Amino acid sequence: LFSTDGLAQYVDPSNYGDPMEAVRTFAAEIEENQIKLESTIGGGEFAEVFKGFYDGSAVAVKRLKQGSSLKAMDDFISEASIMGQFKHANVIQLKGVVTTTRPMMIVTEFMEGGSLDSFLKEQKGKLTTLQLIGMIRGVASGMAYLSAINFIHRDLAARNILVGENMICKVSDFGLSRELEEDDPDSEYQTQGGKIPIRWTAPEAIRYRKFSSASDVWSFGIVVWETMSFGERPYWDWSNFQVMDRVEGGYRLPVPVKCPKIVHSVMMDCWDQDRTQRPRFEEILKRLDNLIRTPEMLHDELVCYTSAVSADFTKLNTIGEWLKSLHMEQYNANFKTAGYKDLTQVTCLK
Ligand SMILES: Cc1ccc(-c2c(C)sc(NC(=O)CCCC(=O)O)c2C(N)=O)cc1C
Repeated sequence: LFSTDGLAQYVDPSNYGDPMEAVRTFAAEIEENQIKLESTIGGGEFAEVFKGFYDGSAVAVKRLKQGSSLKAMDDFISEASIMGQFKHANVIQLKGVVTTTRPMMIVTEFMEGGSLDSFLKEQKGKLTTLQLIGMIRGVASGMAYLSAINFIHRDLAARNILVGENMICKVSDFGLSRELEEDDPDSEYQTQGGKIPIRWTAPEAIRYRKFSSASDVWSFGIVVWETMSFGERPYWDWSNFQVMDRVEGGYRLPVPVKCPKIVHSVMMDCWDQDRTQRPRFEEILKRLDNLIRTPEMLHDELVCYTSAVSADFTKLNTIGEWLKSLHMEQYNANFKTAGYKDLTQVTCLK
């Protein structure tokens, strides 16, 4: 199945009936004795995660706990069947699986920085705005690829992004084996059994389970806010009900401290109540690339500068003329490349 741009479309492993056939199709089988486990790096109810070595490079190994239920086994290998279909610099790369011997294992590239939310908390205040936007841009690029092959993530959050060398960010945590525990404050039990991380999920997905790449864009907006806030919890200590109620009522997260307003405007576009009005990941990627190419746009001095410089508006008709009078025509050029209005056409309010 190939789309117009030649990318192999994502195939849901459940189409294969037998999960073992799916994983044999999408993942290379590795002999257990070729994997050297070095240290534990995490774990949940169903699996433990280790740092290890395989084929001469550092890897991460997720090992299914012995005695897991058949469903836990199916969910475990479905994650590998999903991950094995992806190939992109900003999506975690599967190396292979151990399924013919027990315990079963999933082997991926090692991401030394760990999850983005904990990385940001550790780095609080130590990263520049440009570095933060570079990380967000990586997530947008990975999501543009996943949405292009029609994969809907459903749980995009900073905790499910991994940080590698040079702070490269990669989308992770696929499949049904979500470690959203009963006691996990982010999981809200939904009638049809699925668990939904309320504060990251678009209103239409909460209300009637309408998940789409547009609901992934909403979640991406929350990830941008988490990143610019160095890992702050979205909506702080509000209850899930308060979040749903206030967001439905139009409330949106505010500009994080020291976050340029132009970055908050990207978040606000991702949180449009109407999912058809939200930007696609391709457009978000272009807007972030424009910001990275013109870092001066990240300084909000355009606002503080105007308060410092008085101009006689009565003689000026458009913002373009005003910028010219301040020898700041470059801003107009930058705004146009960033996909905003040509300010020479925007008249001044008298
Ligand atoms: C299939 C899969 C998905 C994700 C991972 C994974 C985690 C859940 S956490 C982590 N890396 C770290 O936490 C780095 C820790 C650094 C340290 O403490 O030394 C990874 C990962 N891929 O690196 C693993 C697998 C197998």
